[in-house]
Amino acid sequence: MILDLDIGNTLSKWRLKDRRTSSIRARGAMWTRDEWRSGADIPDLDIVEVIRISNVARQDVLEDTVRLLKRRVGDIHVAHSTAEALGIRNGYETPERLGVDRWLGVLSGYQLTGGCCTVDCGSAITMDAVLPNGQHLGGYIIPGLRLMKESLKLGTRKVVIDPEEEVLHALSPGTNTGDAVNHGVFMAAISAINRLYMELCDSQNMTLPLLITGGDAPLISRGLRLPHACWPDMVYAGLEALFPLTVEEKRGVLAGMPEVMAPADLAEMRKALAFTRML
Ligand SMILES: Nc1ncnc2c1ncn2[C@@H]1O[C@H](COP(=O)(O)OP(=O)(O)O)[C@@H](O)[C@H]1O
Ligand SMILES: CC(C)(COP(=O)(O)O)[C@@H](O)C(=O)NCCC(=O)O
Ligand SMILES: [K+]
Repeated sequence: MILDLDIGNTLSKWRLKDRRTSSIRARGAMWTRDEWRSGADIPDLDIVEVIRISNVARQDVLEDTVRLLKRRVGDIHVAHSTAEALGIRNGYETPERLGVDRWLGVLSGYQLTGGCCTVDCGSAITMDAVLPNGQHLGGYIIPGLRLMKESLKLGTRKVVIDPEEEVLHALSPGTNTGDAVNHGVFMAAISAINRLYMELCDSQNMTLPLLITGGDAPLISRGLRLPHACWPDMVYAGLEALFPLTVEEKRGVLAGMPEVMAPADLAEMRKALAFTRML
């Protein structure tokens, strides 16, 4: 079995993949905001032959994790952001500073589309772009939905809401504190994604397919009118592209690849962009 780990700043996700059949056998997530309970909730390592890791949490978390896992599994691959990989050139001034989850999403997104815009809705909402010629442009980082709510809790006396509370993130004006925050935060995320995506396509004179991933992607996707595809396993797919182990992965078939939607028409988008620029 292959154990894939996606260690984020809020949740650490894991996935068990059958090395022979490429099928996903189990998956799980555990809370890592406070501390990483190394080994907690991880499946039985006796059936694991190889591990692939994406880590954006603290370096010592990674070192603890690898030390713990190495006792039981010899073959461990840790992904790092590099200047170049799989024909893609990292657009960061210091390539290794790019979050490895962002880098992996760019690698798998490019393999699927040949050039795209990737959005990862996690602790932070990140957006990256990679052109058909393989050049990663860099991207944007804004606080994720939960962090935006928690920042209000931190900075105000009375805007204290439970970020766990699952509410309909509508666009109507909120008539209580909870709705006012949830609708506002939701709108901020959607507006930022729309505007940044349109500016990117306008500046590059092409409409790039839009791929969304991350724990809050289902919520964000419901508010996005732009043609886009959700790919929950996009970061894992970057691990598969970087460290192909199964027959399918070696053929470039990545787990859970979505149907790529035809992107919006550039002329239409430019009209909408002209209007938003007037706001
Ligand atoms: N099982 C879960 N428990 C708690 N929050 C979840 C869960 N699944 C998705 N979420 C939502 O997804 C967010 C975390 O998304 P994720 O992409 O895993 O973040 P990161 O990779 O930054 O740790 C949480 O803030 C929450 O809003
Ligand atoms: C921006 C991030 C925190 C997002 O991580 P996540 O929301 O998945 O926890 C992560 O990509 C990161 O640590 N990046 C390093 C800084 C950068 O990408 O510029
Ligand atoms: K993430």
